[in-house]
Amino acid sequence: MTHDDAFPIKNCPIKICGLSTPETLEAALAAGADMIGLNFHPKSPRYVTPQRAAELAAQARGRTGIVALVVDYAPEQAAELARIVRPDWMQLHGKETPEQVAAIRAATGLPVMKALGVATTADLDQVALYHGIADRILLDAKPPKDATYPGGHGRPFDWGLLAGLDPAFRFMLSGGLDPANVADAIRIAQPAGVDVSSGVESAPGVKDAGKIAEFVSAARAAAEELKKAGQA
Ligand SMILES: O=C(O)c1ccccc1NCC(=O)[C@H](O)[C@H](O)COP(=O)(O)O
Repeated sequence: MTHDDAFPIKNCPIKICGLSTPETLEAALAAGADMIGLNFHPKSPRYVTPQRAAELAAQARGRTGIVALVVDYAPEQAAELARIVRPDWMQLHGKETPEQVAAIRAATGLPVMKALGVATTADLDQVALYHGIADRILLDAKPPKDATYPGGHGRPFDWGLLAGLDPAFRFMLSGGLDPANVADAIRIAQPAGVDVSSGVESAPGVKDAGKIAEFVSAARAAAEELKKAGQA
């Protein structure tokens, strides 16, 4: 059974990324998040060890989709992590080529979400390269020049750029989303899902249960509105 068979909901799945405590994970589950992300990048303030992640995954299993976020892992490394944590998805947030995405997909036996950074229209050319190779594309803002890790910086990009993207290329959207702007983001970009990290935190790496609930509620309402208007 694929993730989408198990959680066939929503026209616009909502992912809360970078959860690292049982309490905030429970808040995301209670809010109705469709996917939760566990972050394995050692420089991230949201980093969790594989052992800690396995405990969080056990808490979430069967209640939401579990996503393991890695940066430039080798296929064997990804397979070992997947064996310990048993996620439903791998999220690749580094400079993985289409060939590397395919190799990680084969080594783990899991669907793969590939993150691509967007700052200009030219960046959207990458999407075609991963189409049919990655199971989902996540369009994220590019990190600041001096950043020490490649995602989770709470910076949006210009969603208007996405009007130029071939509609055949469905994507999830992230980068600087928060409870106040996610409805506009959904209306403008019409994504096949939204992903948030910093926008539901009180400090880097510290998730806020109230903000998580507000984000899920605002995103859900906007997606429903769009669906009713026949645009989704
Ligand atoms: O969040 C991190 O610390 C992180 C570190 C390394 C690679 C990716 C990372 N986050 C990726 C995500 O999935 C975030 O949800 C996405 O970049 C959006 O983040 P934010 O702008 O903070 O909502």
